[in-house]
This record gives sequence, structure tokens and C-alpha cells, in this order.
Amino acid sequence: MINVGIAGASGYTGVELVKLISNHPKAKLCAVTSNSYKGKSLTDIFPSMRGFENLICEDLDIKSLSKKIDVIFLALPHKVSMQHVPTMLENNIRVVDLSADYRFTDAAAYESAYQTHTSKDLLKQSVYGLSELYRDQIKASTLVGNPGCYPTSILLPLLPLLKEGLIQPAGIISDSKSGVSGAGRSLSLSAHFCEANESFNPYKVGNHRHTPEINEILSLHSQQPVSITFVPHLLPLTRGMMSTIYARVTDTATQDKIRKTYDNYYGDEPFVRLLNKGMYPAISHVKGTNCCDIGIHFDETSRQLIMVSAIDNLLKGAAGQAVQNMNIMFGLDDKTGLNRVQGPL
Ligand SMILES: NC(=O)C1=CN([C@@H]2O[C@H](COP(=O)(O)OP(=O)(O)OC[C@H]3O[C@@H](n4cnc5c(N)ncnc54)[C@H](OP(=O)(O)O)[C@@H]3O)[C@@H](O)[C@H]2O)C=CC1
Ligand SMILES: CC(=O)N[C@@H](CCC(=O)OP(=O)(O)O)C(=O)O
Repeated sequence: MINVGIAGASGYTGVELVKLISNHPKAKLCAVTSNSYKGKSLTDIFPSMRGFENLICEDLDIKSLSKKIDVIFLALPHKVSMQHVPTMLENNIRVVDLSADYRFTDAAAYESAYQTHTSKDLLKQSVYGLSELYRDQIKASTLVGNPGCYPTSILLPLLPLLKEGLIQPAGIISDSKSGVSGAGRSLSLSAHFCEANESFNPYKVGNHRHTPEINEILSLHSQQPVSITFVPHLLPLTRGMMSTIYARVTDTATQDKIRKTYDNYYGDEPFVRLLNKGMYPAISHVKGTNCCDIGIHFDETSRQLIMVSAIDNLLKGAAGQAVQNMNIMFGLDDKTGLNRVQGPL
């Protein structure tokens, strides 16, 4: 059994992790932490979590945690994770960090979006946790920077085609939409019911913090630096995310080559599903699963490719992918403890 701790269990991704680890056949939930609910049970915080009365939130005390856990999920805000990770690694605790603190290799790119990084040395050691594309590095890693939710929905469709030279690095556009749980559990005006309900709006146009993350990863897999146009929108839904991505193909690309490339990269992957020609994803089809569904439309005349992807932002976009990464780190099958098929909704 893998002994697991979850820091930030009182947040939206933290509580998803609690549910996943509690049902995981090879992992045991040994500790949960919260900043403001210390001493309270998960049932006190989330009345729907019946049966978790004995799971009491504790302080993030690394010495005490190191006696009982092998791995910790950090469902903490950016900048908070980096205060703890160096000591966790020194105490032989493996880390899957859901914040942005260890997603970058280039500290300057991190700092362009999040300001000062205080544990830059560890960026050389951390591995980007996009499970399907970084599996070999994740296997050998003690520190995984779990990808952002928008980056997951954008990189999964783009990376295989970019790596194989089938799309042009210039002029890629992603028009993306997220449910409100993407903003986390703490209160904010834009996540207020009356602001989000029955509405739909773009936000952080031209300056969203995920743009440098997406560009860094795309550029690492491209012949030339990539600078994507990324526009996020807020959907009046609790959970779910969709990205509609536009790219120009290269001269060598054909419909057949594009589909075969996806098949080569994802044919054996349990959680990435390329839909048949003419079929497109829906948020309702991936909600509650760790899946990323992808549908494509290729216009031979204009040489324009449209890729549409859908994920559950709290699962493949956060807690589900984090558990998939833990499975890979500990030599388990990716699917262990994760859903490919929705339960009753
Ligand atoms: N929501 C999403 O869809 C996604 C989120 N992420 C990332 O995952 C992380 C968690 O997100 P999410 O669950 O949405 O956030 P929430 O705001 O819902 O939860 C944040 C958690 O962090 C705890 N916390 C806050 N400040 C501190 C602190 N100074 N010290 C210790 N604990 C602290 C909170 O504890 P308490 O409330 O008890 O004070 C809470 O448990 C973030 O980095 C986020 O960007 C990544 C992908 C998708
Ligand atoms: C709707 C909403 O506000 N979404 C968040 C992104 C989700 C998230 O948590 O970002 P990370 O994946 O980097 O942690 C945002 O736009 O900042």
C-alpha cells in the first residue's frame, strides 16, 4: 500500500483527491491538512462527505507527516507549495504538486506570470506531469508539477501533431472555456452565482497565467518557439472544460496522417479518446471521469485544422491526473483507482 497525504483537503481539488484515494485499491489515505479547518473532519467541511467523520484535518507539519506518508498531493495555492516542497523532499516524501510552482523549467517564464520563485533549483529536478507525454520522466521522479487545467486540454491535442511536424508552430489559437470550480473554493466576485449564472464571458484576455506554461511546453517540442493566442472564458457550469483550437497544417499533413499520429500516441492510452470523424466532445461526456475527449475537423482546401477537447477540470485537469501520476511514479497501471466511465450523475 502507498501511504498518502493530501495538503489542502478542504479545497475543491483536495476533496476530489480525498474521494479518489479513498477508493484507490493500492493507496491508503493517512493524513489530510487544511489551513483554516484544522481539527475539523472532512464531514464537518463537506456535509456530503458522510463516512469521513474520523478524517481530521491537521497542520502541514512535515516532520510529523514524514512518519506516516510516502507521497503527498499539494492542492495548495501557487507560492504556498514552494514554501514546503524542499523540506518534504529532504524528508523523503514524494510530491505531486497541483499548483503552478513546479510546472516550469524556465524560472523566468514562471516569474513572468507568478512573480518570484524561491526554490528555483528544484525546477531542474521537477517533471511536468502531463501523464501521456511525460510518462518515462514521471516514473523516475520524486517531484511532479501537475499541469494546469487549461494547459492539459490544449497540450493533449496539440503536442503529437506539433512533435511530428504536422501543424505549423505559428498562429495557433485556443478558445477555451471553464466551469466555475476552476477558480477554487474561496470567494471571489467573478465566481459569485449572480455574476456567473446564465452568463458567459472571456476573462484575462491576453494575460492569462497559463499562456507562458502552454508556450514553454509547446516550444520544447517544436522546431521554433511557439506563442499561442489563448482566450479563456467562464462557463455557467460547476465543472468541466472545453478548448477549441485552430492551427494551420504543414504541407505534409493529410487527414489520414493526422488520425494515425493520434492513434500512435494515444491508441493505447486509457484516458485520451479520439472521437470518430464528424464527432465532437461534450463536457457532459467527460464529467466525473479522468478522460480527455478529442474531436477534429480538417479542411483540406484551407489547410486549417480544428481540434476540440473536453476534460473535467477537477479530474483530468487536476486531481485525476495527479492520481494517474502517482500511479506512474509507483509502478502501477495508470487506470488504478480512476474512472473511464461515468458513474450515475
Ligand atoms: N480548481 C481547479 O480546477 C484546478 C486547480 N488547480 C490548482 O490546484 C490548487 C488547489 O486549487 P483548488 O482546490 O481549486 O483551490 P481551493 O481554493 O479550493 O483550495 C485551496 C486549499 O489550499 C489551502 N490553503 C490556502 N492557503 C493556504 C496556506 N497559506 N497554507 C496552507 N494551506 C492553504 C486551503 O485551506 P483552507 O481553505 O482550509 O484555508 C484549501 O484547502 C491551486 O494551486 C490551483 O491553482 C489546478 C488545476 C485545476
Ligand atoms: C475558472 C478559473 O478561474 N480558472 C482558473 C484556472 C484553473 C486553475 O486552477 O488553474 P491551475 O490549473 O493553474 O491551477 C483561472 O483562470 O485562473
